[in-house]
Amino acid sequence: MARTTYPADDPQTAIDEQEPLTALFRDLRTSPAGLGGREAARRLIVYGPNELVRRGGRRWPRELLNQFTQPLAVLLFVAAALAWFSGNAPLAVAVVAVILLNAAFAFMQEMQAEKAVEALAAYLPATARAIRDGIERTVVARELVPGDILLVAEGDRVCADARLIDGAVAIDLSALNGESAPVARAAGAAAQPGPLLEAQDLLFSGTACTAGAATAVVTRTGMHSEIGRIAALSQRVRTEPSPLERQISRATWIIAAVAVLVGAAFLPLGLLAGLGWAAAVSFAIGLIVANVPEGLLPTITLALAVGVRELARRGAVVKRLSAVETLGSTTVICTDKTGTLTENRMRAVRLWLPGAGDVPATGVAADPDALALAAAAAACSTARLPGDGAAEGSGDPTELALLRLAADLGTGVSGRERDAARAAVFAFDARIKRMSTVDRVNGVAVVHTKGAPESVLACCTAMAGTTGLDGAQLTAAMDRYAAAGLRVLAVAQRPVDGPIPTGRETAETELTLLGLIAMVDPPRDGVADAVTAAHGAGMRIHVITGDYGPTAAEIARRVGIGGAAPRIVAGADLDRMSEQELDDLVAGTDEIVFARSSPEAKLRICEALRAGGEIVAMTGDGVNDAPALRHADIGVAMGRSGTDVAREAATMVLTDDNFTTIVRAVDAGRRVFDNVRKFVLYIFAHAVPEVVPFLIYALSGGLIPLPLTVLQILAIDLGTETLPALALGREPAEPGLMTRPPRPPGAGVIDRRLLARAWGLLGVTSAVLVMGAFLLTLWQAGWRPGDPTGPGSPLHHAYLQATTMTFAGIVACQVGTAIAARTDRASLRAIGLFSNRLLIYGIIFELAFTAALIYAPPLQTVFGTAALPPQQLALLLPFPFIVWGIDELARWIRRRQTDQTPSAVS
Ligand SMILES: Nc1ncnc2c1ncn2[C@@H]1O[C@H](COP(=O)(O)OP(=O)(O)OP(=O)(O)O)[C@@H](O)[C@H]1O
Repeated sequence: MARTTYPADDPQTAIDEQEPLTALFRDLRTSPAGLGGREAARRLIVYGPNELVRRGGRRWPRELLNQFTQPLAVLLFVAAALAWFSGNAPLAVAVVAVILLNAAFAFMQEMQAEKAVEALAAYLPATARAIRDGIERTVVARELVPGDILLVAEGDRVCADARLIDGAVAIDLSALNGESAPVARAAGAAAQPGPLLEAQDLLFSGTACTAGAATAVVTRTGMHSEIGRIAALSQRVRTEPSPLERQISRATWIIAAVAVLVGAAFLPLGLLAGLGWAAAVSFAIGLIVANVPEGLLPTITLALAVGVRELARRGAVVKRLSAVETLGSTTVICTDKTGTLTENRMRAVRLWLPGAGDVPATGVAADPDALALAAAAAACSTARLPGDGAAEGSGDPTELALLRLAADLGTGVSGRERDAARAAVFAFDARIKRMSTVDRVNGVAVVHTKGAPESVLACCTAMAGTTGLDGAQLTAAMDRYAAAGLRVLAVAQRPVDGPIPTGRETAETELTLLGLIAMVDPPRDGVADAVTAAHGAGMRIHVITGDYGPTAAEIARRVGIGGAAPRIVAGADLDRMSEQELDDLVAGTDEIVFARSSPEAKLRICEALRAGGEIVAMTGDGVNDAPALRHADIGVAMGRSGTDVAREAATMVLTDDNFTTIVRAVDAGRRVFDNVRKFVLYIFAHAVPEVVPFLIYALSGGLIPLPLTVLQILAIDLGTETLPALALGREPAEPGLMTRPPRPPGAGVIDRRLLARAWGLLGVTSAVLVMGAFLLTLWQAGWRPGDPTGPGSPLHHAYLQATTMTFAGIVACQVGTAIAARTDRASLRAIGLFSNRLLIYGIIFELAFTAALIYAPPLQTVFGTAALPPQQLALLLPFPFIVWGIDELARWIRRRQTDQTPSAVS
């Protein structure tokens, strides 16, 4: 069944992955001991990197073209055509220029956003475990080559097509065939005719291992793998717009529709005011162009992308842009304990032996019971200490602690010896919370079991050196350890007389308890502060752990979760709860430690919380956590200790596995959302001073000449305004960001308060100021209502200066608006005038551009401006301060009101 789709000269085409193993090893020039490092490097050059190549790299011409078919661009095209046919060619050209500039700007922003997201891949390099130079190593997945010996275990993503040579695994093939139920694959299965995907001993790149462990030899990599063939056929998927982007796009549409309606409604008004058709049409177009918020959407996409990039730098890689905004409204964090709240660096500190009771874990090397306990615990493991056949050490930190204990007491054996003595493994099962192995000790097969004490105890019938089993004594010991925050493991064994057990049930019976091992795993630095910050930000934290309740509660208490005595709900109690009872439980204000919980419990808790309207961030690291991670609003996986499967199911991956990073990500999410509101406010605010001049002209029936030209509006919207708006997207966090409650999930970015502030306060203030400046300039020149101001009339120059005053006045007011928009509640003093450098540069650019329009003669002709003498400039000088000052006052009043509200309630 060799494939024939590749070019004949490609080295991978000759390989038939289903030939007998010996022939396959020969053809691949490899052996079960793996390739040497140098040979692998050479093959990498010959076969190329193991990655999927994206076809059709030159997408940008199409994307640029897309910008012109955007509905808003089409609307502006219609406006340009109207201007053209009504005989206003300069306006038509100007509107087309607007479209071009806008498209270029939006395109650049989108490209930058895309680049930011693509760069994230570098933060999460896919890795695989392979045997190179005879030892197990972690290899970057793109450097795997045919002939490599690959180790695959539960939770791993399979990184290349491979043939199993040892072991058995369950594989989720959904990436290739869409079916979610895992299938069994095992080494040594006989080849059967049929599709390659159904071959019993083949693994495929892009699939995931959901159980078991196996060794395989890599047969194909990169575009030669099955998924490579599929990738070559299908093109990349477009990312969905985020809720925020959808919201903004909807708002943009509504505003555009209003703009068109207003434009159309004022057409007859313009005619009534004595305008000709041509002038009335350009008047209507002016209104439309002034109101359509053209650049809003790409600016928001970029703000989200910048947020994503920043989060990645802080240790949280977010996979969807929309996650940034969801993060900001998180109300509940459900966190694991081990490795997230704690360091995940375990160390055995106490032992409990049936004869001697509690003893320290060090200095007991002469005690045969302690040695037996440590040796059994070490035998019942799959981890390897650093230097023991694997460069960095591998496996579960709990097991590493046990291996270290055995080594310290002098009973350690190498991984190779341990594995050679092994007859069977029943892997750790997070549901039953124990694992067992069958190993040959001095020629006798022995079952070794370790796990959660109550789980192991259920399989025991005796205690070493004593008769019977004193459960009460054990529980007392366990509770003492737990109260000190120690993690406890029980270890038991049984010699096997008869055949080697093939199932868990037959292995894990009639065991003899050897003792307990208590380990410390202290809370991470900074977690307690992060918990305080999360509380301050109105979030609740539940701990969902597989560990024992009192142990987890003690750790929770130390970091400040759940108060002095956190409430514990054990897995068994949770299982007995009805949906309603669980809903009621999580609806309260308590922070709960869900102990001894199963992955299913995570899903139930998540569902209950979401049903209660909470926005849930949920951590997880195992294969079984994937459903809960997908179901949560923000699934958070661990980048270091988590499985590939969990990482793929999650929305956010913590590259440092640290709880504090979640809280920092929430902080960043809130800030991005706030900043989007800031520039929306800024962009909306100018609409009023731009529309009011037209209204005054129309309503005065032409007695007052048009105070602002359409081209001047365009100069503001597209020239002076853009950089400060972008800079507002980079504002540092406002004080109080993390001391206010989470944003209600339904709350839109554009709400009534924002509109009232933009249009009502900032907009109206600006409109009053600029109209005042316009009329004063005319008045001082001797103009009285109705006097002609057209070209050739004596007042024409004064009229040009007056419109320039309107134009420059709007710019001056927008400078004030930009400063005001920097904070939503806080005073400017609280953040400092110069804390956003970009904004300062943006304002300098804005002023320089305005000066060019006013004083450069060629631009004067195009934009209908005239040079302003110093006394008129002096008139504009207070405008920014007035606009900012009024908003500052409004914010002060609001702060006072909100500060007083709680005391008024209590
Ligand atoms: N490798 C292992 N072998 C045997 N038993 C284990 C092993 N790892 C953990 N256990 C036992 O199972 C219990 C649950 O472990 P699990 O890994 O599900 O959760 P956890 O690591 O304690 O907590 P969290 O869910 O917060 O990460 C532990 O308290 C311990 O008693």
